[in-house]
Amino acid sequence: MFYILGPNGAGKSSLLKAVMGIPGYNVVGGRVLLNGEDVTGLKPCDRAARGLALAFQTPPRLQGVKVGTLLRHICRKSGCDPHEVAKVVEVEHLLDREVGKLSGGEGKRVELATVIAQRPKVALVDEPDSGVDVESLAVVGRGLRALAETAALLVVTHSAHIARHLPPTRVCVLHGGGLRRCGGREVIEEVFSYGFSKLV
Ligand SMILES: Nc1ncnc2c1ncn2[C@@H]1O[C@H](COP(=O)(O)OP(=O)(O)OP(=O)(O)O)[C@@H](O)[C@H]1O
Repeated sequence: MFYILGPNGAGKSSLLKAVMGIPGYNVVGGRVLLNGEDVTGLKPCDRAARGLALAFQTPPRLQGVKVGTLLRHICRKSGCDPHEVAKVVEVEHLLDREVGKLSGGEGKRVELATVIAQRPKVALVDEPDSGVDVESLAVVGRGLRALAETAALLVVTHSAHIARHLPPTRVCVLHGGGLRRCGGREVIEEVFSYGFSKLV
């Protein structure tokens, strides 16, 4: 469970998109290694086939696609049960709803469900706590804990509210173009006490 904390605009989402290989977010230095394999030149679908998945900060607002259809489609490939996945993040009541018409918080839970459904080896999770109410945050935390049983998690966040439900094992601050001030969860307390700029 690796957290990257950083202020708005630090490049947290860009980092995850570059790791996932999203077009427009090219790696200009370094490499992306997945279980020792260099995947830097691979398309997102090829990275996904190797077990990498990304939960976007702002989930794609798919128009005309129902949540249940989306989960069934992903589960056909991965061999999961869409209803079981929906249960984990409590979105069973949304299965007949259109993805593009969900509220922000509902969309975050469904986005997490799509990542759980992929059964990834490594899950990149972008701001799981943003726009999520306190009760939904507990649900998101349970979903992430379930995911963490079988996958390595890299979570980026500027607030770290999710740490109440999902304690990190390692935390680094992304600031000024690099990873700084790495440690355990005490780094989160330091960020809350001193802010990002004074810390690095
Ligand atoms: N596709 C893009 N093209 C050009 N600039 C971009 C693009 N995506 C992001 N940026 C810029 O890169 C910087 C980092 O953005 P990014 O979304 O990675 O930050 P972040 O750390 O996730 O911030 P936040 O906490 O506000 O979500 C910002 O200044 C942003 O405007």
